[in-house]
Amino acid sequence: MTRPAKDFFAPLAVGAPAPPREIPARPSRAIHFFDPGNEKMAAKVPDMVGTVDVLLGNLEDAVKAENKEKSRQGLVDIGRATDFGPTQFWTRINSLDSPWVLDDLTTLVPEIGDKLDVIMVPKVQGAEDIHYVDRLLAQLEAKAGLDRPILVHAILETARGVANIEEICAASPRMQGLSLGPADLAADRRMKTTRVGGGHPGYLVRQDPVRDDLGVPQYDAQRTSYQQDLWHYTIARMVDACAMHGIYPYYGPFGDIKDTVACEDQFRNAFLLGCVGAWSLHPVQITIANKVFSPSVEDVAHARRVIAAMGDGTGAVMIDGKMEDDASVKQCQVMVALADELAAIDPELKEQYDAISADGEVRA
Ligand SMILES: CC(C)(COP(=O)(O)OP(=O)(O)OC[C@H]1O[C@@H](n2cnc3c(N)ncnc32)[C@H](O)[C@@H]1OP(=O)(O)O)[C@@H](O)C(=O)NCCC(=O)NCCSC(=O)C[C@H](O)C(=O)O
Ligand SMILES: [Mg+2]
Repeated sequence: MTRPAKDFFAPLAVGAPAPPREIPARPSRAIHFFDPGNEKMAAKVPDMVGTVDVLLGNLEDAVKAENKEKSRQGLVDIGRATDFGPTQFWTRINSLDSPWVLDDLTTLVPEIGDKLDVIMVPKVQGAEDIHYVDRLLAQLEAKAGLDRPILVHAILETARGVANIEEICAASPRMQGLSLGPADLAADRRMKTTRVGGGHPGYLVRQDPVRDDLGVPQYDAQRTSYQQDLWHYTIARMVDACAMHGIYPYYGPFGDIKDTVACEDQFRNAFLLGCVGAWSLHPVQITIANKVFSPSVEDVAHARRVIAAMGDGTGAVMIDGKMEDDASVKQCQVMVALADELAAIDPELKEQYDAISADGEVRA
């Protein structure tokens, strides 16, 4: 049963900050994961501020059980000591059925709740998980005297979570977005890949066999095959559910750190489908995400050109032999809006986009 409309934006605890009416479109091309209990990684965090859109202190998988408390305390120390400037500060808490999550929340909100922008919740199964976190956060925020609500991000990593995707997005006004958790999801679905995200050489379509002069198929002759994207279906579902609810979809992790080429391809597929960012597990992946999730100068120039040519946005025009109309103007507006958001936080991109005139000419 969903909350009635009149109650949806009411705080869930006396004294808690009012939930947001809209989720701000803050750039989040890379959500960079680090283990706050790992001294080497933690030491790098201050210098990463401003170079990445989101710094996420991870407390869940990839942190050994015996280090959970150390990582939690490390996150508190980093949160207190760091001025995050334009960079968002997120955490991924332990899963709701784990022995650590209650301490995660009851420690982090009072200690660094004023610094935390978003709490990522793993293995979300349905609206009931978000309702639990929502109420608990409201109680803790009220107790801590916070004046701004912490947002919630759900990872889709179970078949049940994917089946309940719309109710998860709609469960709370705090919902900021969704990420794909391909490794846990593959296990839960009993998929037969052991990779952390990315494609698989066995998941492909093959060209039809050529036929000889008599029309007999030559099954043994050379045929081209095309590897397919194992994650297309889930990402597409995420994009629709998020767009419907005014929140943001993200591709998750790409575990083959050395394969920067395939990582870029996977990220770009997600960008083209509508995702706003991806996780970065290693510093090298920040560069990839920043590149892929920023529209190219050519795309922005084309978009500005179409918008200028379309005047009031109605009717149809021909540009470079292609028809542009009301619908393609809207696509171009999406591109330009993203470019403007990124230019506001990224001086290098600003310079590149500023070199494009309002009618799409790129100045040398
Ligand atoms: C993947 C890693 C274990 C690789 O670490 P390492 O072997 O140390 O890499 P390098 O030698 O190349 O490191 C070079 C230096 O960079 C530092 N480093 C490495 N990674 C990071 C980082 N994420 N943030 C900051 N700094 C980083 C190293 O310390 C080296 O420093 P130095 O020696 O001083 O030069 C490692 O990158 C890593 O653990 N990454 C994070 C992994 C993680 O968070 N995994 C969880 C998310 S994915 C997931 O959970 C699956 C998902 O839920 C699903 O279900 O799909
Ligand atoms: Mg996972």
